[in-house]
Amino acid sequence: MSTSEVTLTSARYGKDKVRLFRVKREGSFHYIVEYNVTVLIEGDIDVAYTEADNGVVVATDSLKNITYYLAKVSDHILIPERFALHLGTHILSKYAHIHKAFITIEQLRWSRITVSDEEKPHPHSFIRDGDDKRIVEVVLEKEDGVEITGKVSAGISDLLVLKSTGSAFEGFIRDEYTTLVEVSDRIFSTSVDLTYTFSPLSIPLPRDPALLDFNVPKYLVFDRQGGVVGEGKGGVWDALGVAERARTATLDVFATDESASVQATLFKMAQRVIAENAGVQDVTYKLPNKHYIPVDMKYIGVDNLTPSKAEVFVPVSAPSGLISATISRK
Ligand SMILES: O=c1[nH]c(=O)c2[nH]c(=O)[nH]c2[nH]1
Repeated sequence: MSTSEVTLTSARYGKDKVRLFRVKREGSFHYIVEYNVTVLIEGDIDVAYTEADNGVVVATDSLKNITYYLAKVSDHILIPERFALHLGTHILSKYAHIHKAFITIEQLRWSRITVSDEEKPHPHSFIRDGDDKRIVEVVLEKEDGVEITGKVSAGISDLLVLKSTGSAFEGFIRDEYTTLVEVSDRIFSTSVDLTYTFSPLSIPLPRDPALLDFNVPKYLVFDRQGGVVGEGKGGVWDALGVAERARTATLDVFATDESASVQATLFKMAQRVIAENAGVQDVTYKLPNKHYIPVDMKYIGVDNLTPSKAEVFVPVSAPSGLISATISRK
């Protein structure tokens, strides 16, 4: 096939899995973050593909270097939503022919250790106290050379939870395909995947990339951790507050809901995330239903199937149910 018979319909490239650890010292009190960053770009780059013209290519190695440079100099490094916005706006202001930036940050957990005979969390020692990650996705598009529109979503992945009662599944369709028995009490386990989307934002294009600023609204008042106090709470500039409330809401609802189904519990979680965060437009949960099947011991005369007598289960790794939904603010 000759090249005249094909056309390049989309092109995007960059660096994936940029591993980055940052310590920020305030005297002897340290803050740390560990991120896996993906930085991808789009723009007037077609000739790199179609003409083998590297004159338009910002090397993926350079994108990695920019990520580390901003990790060193940015005031926003401790908050992944803001760091992603800073990284993306920096790239779009630096390279005229690059029009879009896609920044994804996976943040690994590091929580402060509380030493047993001290009351306060330790100033510089941390523990990986969970496999769940905070996921941030920022898409930035340069409009007319003076403004950038930003879409920010964030959430959680791999938050593994289980409850040993408070979950039923009854009243579902019974037909020739049905073998599942109705249960008033079962084990409910899932690995929470949550994504919430903030209202779109508009950022003036930084005229000088060296200024290293991207217009955090001046009226906002931040607490020590970077959470917003007062006006702006629950919006994108309050990303840490939103993240904390979303995780707490997810765990609270999971633990306390008398679950009629994964679907019904999912909806309650999403409702609470939207109710508690004014700047969140929609919430998507993907919840695998990790089945735990009571072992049938009838053959040795032992009842392990009656829900109140079911004590030994087989955790089934596959298949699992997969329940998802997006709930939006009206
Ligand atoms: O909460 C549940 N929702 C379902 O749709 C379903 N289907 C199923 O087999 N078990 C369950 N559990």
